[in-house]
Amino acid sequence: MSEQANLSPTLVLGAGAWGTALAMAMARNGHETWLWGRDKQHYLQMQTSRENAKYLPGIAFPDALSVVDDVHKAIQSCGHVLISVPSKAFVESLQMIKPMLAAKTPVSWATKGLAPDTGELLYDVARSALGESHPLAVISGPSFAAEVAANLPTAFTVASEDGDFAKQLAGLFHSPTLRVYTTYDVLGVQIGGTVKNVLAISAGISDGLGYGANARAALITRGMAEIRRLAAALGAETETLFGLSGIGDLILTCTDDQSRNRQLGLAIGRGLSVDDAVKFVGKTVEGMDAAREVMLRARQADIEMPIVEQVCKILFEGYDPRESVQALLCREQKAELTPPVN
Ligand SMILES: NC(=O)C1=CN([C@@H]2O[C@H](COP(=O)(O)OP(=O)(O)OC[C@H]3O[C@@H](n4cnc5c(N)ncnc54)[C@H](OP(=O)(O)O)[C@@H]3O)[C@@H](O)[C@H]2O)C=CC1
Ligand SMILES: O=C(CO)COP(=O)(O)O
Repeated sequence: MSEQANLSPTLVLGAGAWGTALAMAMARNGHETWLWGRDKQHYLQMQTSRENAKYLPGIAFPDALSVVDDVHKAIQSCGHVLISVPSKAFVESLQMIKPMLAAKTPVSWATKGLAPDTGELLYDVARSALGESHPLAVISGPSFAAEVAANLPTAFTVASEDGDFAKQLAGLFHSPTLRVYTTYDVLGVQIGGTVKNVLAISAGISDGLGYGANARAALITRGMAEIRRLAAALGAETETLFGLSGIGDLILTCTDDQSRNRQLGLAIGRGLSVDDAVKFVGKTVEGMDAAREVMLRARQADIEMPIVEQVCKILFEGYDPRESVQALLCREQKAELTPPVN
């Protein structure tokens, strides 16, 4: 992609919390931004009140943000598409844009997770669905939608194999309150953003059970070791996992109750069944699907991810959370670091 390519206007597909917050951030910088959601009633509400009362009530849309109804026309005439739907709707979104997308129009997404069932990385899914001509990028990092919408200081990462596109996309968001870093390591960024959701469920369970700060810190640290193992096995850069999209997002979602993944864990730890906890949270919880898919990728790569494994047992096999914590504690004694062999 040339440095001069025009990304404007950006069409954001998915008028949930994160799609809306990202659209607001771009529009606040004066970039023409179109926001589309699948629900007609929701469209009418946003169009009339100039806010997203369903997901981010009370925060007015900037002037440069328009809510669009005719998504087909918008896909044909935009300069860039940003997908912000849950991972289970990602393939559907690609299929929707593909027939109307002009050649070479860049596509990015803010979805965190893997492809349902196969556990494929979304970058690979997008590449094979859209072909080679569209620059692709992933947006990830420690960033709660409500805080970005409220213009509170935030930093996140844009990853693309196309350095010019990464720079341009980061530039759409960059502002005195939003610091956006770029990287080429699309693999590492996707792995960090996916696995941290499963680990946030585990931290929530531990806190919900009343285990203390020590247990939470142990889960975060040993969880990080699991992310690193998977990332190394799949060929990501270790450095990425120590950045915003790795440790940054892991700390955010394991420690703050705004995280829906952590909320799910808290509800389970406090005694709700998994089904009741899902209903209680009532929002998108990516870690539910990711747990299964991450486990699949770990088995394929022949690596151990004991915390993710216990989360799967609790979510899908009816294991008692206390027994799962016990199982983690009762693993054989291990070295955190072994001396180098001369
Ligand atoms: N919220 C956050 O703070 C952050 C979220 N993310 C990631 O962003 C992604 C989206 O999350 P978020 O915005 O929070 O989720 P929300 O639940 O707030 O919104 C999801 C949006 O996707 C729409 N949607 C669901 N299924 C489809 C579909 N099949 N076709 C079109 N639209 C669909 C929903 O429409 P409807 O309203 O009609 O159901 C809704 O507008 C997730 O992967 C999440 O992990 C990443 C960073 C921060
Ligand atoms: O990814 C997020 C912040 O970076 C949002 O986390 P939750 O999906 O757990 O709410």
